[in-house]
Amino acid sequence: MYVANKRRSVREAGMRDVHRSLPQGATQKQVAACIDELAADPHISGILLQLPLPGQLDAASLIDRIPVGKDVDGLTTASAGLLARGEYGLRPCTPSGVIELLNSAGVPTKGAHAVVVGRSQLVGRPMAQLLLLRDATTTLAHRHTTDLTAVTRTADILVVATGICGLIGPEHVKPGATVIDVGIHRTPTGLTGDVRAGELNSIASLITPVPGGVGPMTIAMLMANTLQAARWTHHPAHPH
Ligand SMILES: Nc1nc(=O)c2c([nH]1)NC[C@@H]1CN(c3ccc(C(=O)N[C@@H](CCC(=O)O)C(=O)O)cc3)C=[N+]21
Repeated sequence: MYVANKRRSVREAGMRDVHRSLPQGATQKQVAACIDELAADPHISGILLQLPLPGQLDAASLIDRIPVGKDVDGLTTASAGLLARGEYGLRPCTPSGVIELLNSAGVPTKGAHAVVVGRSQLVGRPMAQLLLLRDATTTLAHRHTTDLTAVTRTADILVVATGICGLIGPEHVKPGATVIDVGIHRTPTGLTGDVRAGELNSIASLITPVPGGVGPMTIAMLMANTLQAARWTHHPAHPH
């Protein structure tokens, strides 16, 4: 479903969509060969390897076959290094979408206390790096955090990316805080996030809905990254 959403957005944006679907039992070599072919193709501006992968495959080494200039998911070691250094590069889509949401809602990050819950390569870690670049005092909490509630209660900006349905409730939120829900869960009553948003109405000042919040922004930022990568492909002498 996510892949279908991304492909539709690519076509709506007037870009060409190349989808390579490999069998569930594909080997590391087969996936590597597929990525290498797209990497060498001058007509391909951006490559993303949809996650998660089946257990026989090592995602990190496959992702690192994507050339940094085509890394529209911002997940290669090279892109992560540029982000960690605060240097120019393609950023992971979900975290950059969260920054875009904060900007468009006029939520100041400079000097604010931002707490990110969850330390995944895809969201939590790059999210903390981006908030740091936006001059937030940034705390990265995770499954071993002692007294998570005490930590999250100090957040002006609370970004939740744990994959645990409904983990965050009113007891975790400081009055007036901005809450960003990165979780997405399919339940019998519909889609819901890591945050019990319905219980936060009188506490949080702003909160992103699920669906209709971070998910669509992720795809929007994928389009932005792909456009940026295409500019580099066509003007390799001017990477910045
Ligand atoms: N290499 C890689 N990069 C990713 O960015 C990546 C990935 N792998 N694997 C899976 C996750 C998940 N993800 C979403 C994208 C769009 C929606 C989205 O469009 N959500 C809508 C619709 C949801 C619905 O209708 O079910 C919404 O929240 O309103 C959600 C989740 C990207 N991911």
